[in-house]
Amino acid sequence: MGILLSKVFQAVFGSKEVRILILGLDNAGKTTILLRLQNEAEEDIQTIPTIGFNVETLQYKNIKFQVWDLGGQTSIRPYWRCYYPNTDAIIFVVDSADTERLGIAKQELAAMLEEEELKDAILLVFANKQDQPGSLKATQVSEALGLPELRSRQWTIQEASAVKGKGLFEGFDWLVTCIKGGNA
Ligand SMILES: Nc1nc2c(ncn2[C@@H]2O[C@H](COP(=O)(O)OP(=O)(O)OP(=O)(O)O)[C@@H](O)[C@H]2O)c(=O)[nH]1
Ligand SMILES: [Mg+2]
Repeated sequence: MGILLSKVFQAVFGSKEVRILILGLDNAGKTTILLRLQNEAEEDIQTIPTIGFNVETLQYKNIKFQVWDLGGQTSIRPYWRCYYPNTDAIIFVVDSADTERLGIAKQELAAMLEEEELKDAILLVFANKQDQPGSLKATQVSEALGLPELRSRQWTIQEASAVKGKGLFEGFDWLVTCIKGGNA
């Protein structure tokens, strides 16, 4: 990158915090992902169901991410919308072994993506719990969520295992590429 371009880049992104929401059904692994991003070590991560939210600031590849992890229980989902304004990216987490609830996950995702406040947000889906026997692969989760039918949305899906620390930074690399490309 030339000096001028990098100055422009810094001016636009240097001090900007990228606002990310981690959403998905209860038990999908959202909080585990947030904690694993902070702590790459192999040690076990213990979570309890999130009532409300957790928020953390992470620095990755010179970009500051403000990451909001919201509770996914049915009774809490109506409050997700309170966090939508100014969101740059949504990370939607799916338990790839919870095949029975993929239909509900699809509905929740579709409803969210219809929201005007999220129309410019890019979408990273984590097909989480790949370590679980019987978990669906990314292409299967993608079909079940109807991702190929999405229009006017930059999206990708990434297989992950939050407990094993697999796939998470690959997902963030995609976010960084989109953000540096000026799409978020
Ligand atoms: N096997 C396996 N278990 C996981 C994985 N990620 C999370 N879990 C487990 O799934 C359970 C729920 O994880 P959480 O991170 O608390 O789920 P959540 O999406 O934050 O749930 P809510 O806060 O209720 O919305 C915990 O027992 C985690 O240890 C994974 O990749 N593989
Ligand atoms: Mg949680």
